[in-house]
Amino acid sequence: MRWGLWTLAARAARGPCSLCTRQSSAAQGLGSGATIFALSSGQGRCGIAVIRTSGPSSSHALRSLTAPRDLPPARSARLRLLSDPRSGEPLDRALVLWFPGPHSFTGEDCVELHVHGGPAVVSGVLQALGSVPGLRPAEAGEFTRRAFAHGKLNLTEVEGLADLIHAETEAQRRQALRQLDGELGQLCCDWAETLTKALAHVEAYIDFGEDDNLEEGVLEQADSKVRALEVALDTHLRDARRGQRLRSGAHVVVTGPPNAGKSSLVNLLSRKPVSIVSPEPGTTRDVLETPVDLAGFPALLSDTAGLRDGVGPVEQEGVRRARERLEQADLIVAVLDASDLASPSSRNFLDTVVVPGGGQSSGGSTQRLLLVLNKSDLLPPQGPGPCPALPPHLLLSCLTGEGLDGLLETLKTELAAVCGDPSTGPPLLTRARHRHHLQGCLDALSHYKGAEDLALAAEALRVARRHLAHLAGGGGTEEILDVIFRDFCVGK
Ligand SMILES: Nc1nc2c(ncn2[C@@H]2O[C@H](COP(=O)(O)OP(=O)(O)OP(=O)(O)O)[C@@H](O)[C@H]2O)c(=O)[nH]1
Ligand SMILES: [K+]
Ligand SMILES: [Mg+2]
Repeated sequence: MRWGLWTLAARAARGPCSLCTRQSSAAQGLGSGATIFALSSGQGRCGIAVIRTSGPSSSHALRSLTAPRDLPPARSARLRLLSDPRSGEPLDRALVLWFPGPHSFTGEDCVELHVHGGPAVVSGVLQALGSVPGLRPAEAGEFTRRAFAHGKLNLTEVEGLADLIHAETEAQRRQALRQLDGELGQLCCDWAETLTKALAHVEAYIDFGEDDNLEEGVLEQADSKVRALEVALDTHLRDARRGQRLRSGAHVVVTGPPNAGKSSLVNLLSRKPVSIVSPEPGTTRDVLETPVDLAGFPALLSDTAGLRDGVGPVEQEGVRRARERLEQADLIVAVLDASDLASPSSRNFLDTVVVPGGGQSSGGSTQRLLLVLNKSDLLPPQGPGPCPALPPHLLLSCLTGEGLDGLLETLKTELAAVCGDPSTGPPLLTRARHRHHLQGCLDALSHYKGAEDLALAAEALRVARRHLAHLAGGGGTEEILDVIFRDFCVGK
């Protein structure tokens, strides 16, 4: 009889995929038995406020506040009078929901109280809950941490949830939702399974050597699996950090000669008076940065000093800062006065920034550049007139708003190239942590290839698999978890 691949894989796996096997509560030290409660909807006066509990005393808490009523049917809303268990004083008429564990968000017994959103109602109900023995207020992110501990979410899903809560633009929301849906985690799982199989082949060879019982070419099969995985990991790492940019915002830097209308454009795009606008050249000196939603993408928009030489020390420092910021840009918006293209400052800017631009940043990566000819309202009807070698550009008037729609459309295309389109393609790596572990996995695979004996090769595969496990949160250290859960608010 020959050993089939299934048998081999089963031998090496010794149980289910470590990534799919999620954290147990014991592993996370949550055995305190405390039941937590918090306001889970936003603070302040509102129509409805949602208060949640999680933990073994949830049912007791619900009974205490709705006495003498029984628990409502699981996962079904009921209208109940809530009263303070100490004084019996009515607090509110509320919708209550009972989620017995493990079929709840955290995996524990949970209760949701949908109360009227007045501050006095909310604080009255929170105080009443606090008076129930075994209940204490939740810490930031504690509900999600319990969900993670009970295997309801893996770490990449937790990160997706944090990003979803913080998402400010459409593109960020899409990316976060995909991660919350577990796409990145699933990908890691598939990769880990590939490694498990490759490891099975290597270990079988170690155990049985040239034995007749062993299927032919087991080592070659392991090699080819590892090669395919290397290609996949490499492709993911070469994503130009699009997922990270989408999470934290692309750096868009507005530059141009003095008085081209850079500050006017920044104010127009951010819809607020970020920068001072004046007819005096050299108005902007410092770099002024503002986060904006640009056509659905998050961006950090920087206004900078007009580029020119031969000025006083203060403005010269502004120009130095502007050039420094330009180096860090993902996208450069180069602004020129359309009615002043022949001036020395315009020509100089075209020759030094625009024409060699779209070029290299100091990091060696390619920068994108968008040329905008502003003040189109000052042009004669026939356009800017002859201007040799003008690269592709857009016409705009910050004064009248003409050309703004076209500019936003182009910005959307450019930012989609910088940040990636979160709706299509493979899930993007959204954090430095993800890159670190994928790179670690890739490095381990290169040790596998260079290993002089099979025991070392097998160990390299185990290291590689461990990196994928860390990415999905298996065996993650407390410090990493603390950093991730710190992003959450109380009640989530
Ligand atoms: N006619 C016209 N004037 C404009 C337009 N955009 C800006 N301006 C005017 O141009 C002058 C300079 O505008 P700013 O936005 O301060 O220009 P800037 O490039 O930031 O200038 P510095 O910071 O000094 O480099 C101001 O008087 C604006 O009102 C436009 O589209 N049409
Ligand atoms: K100005
Ligand atoms: Mg300015």
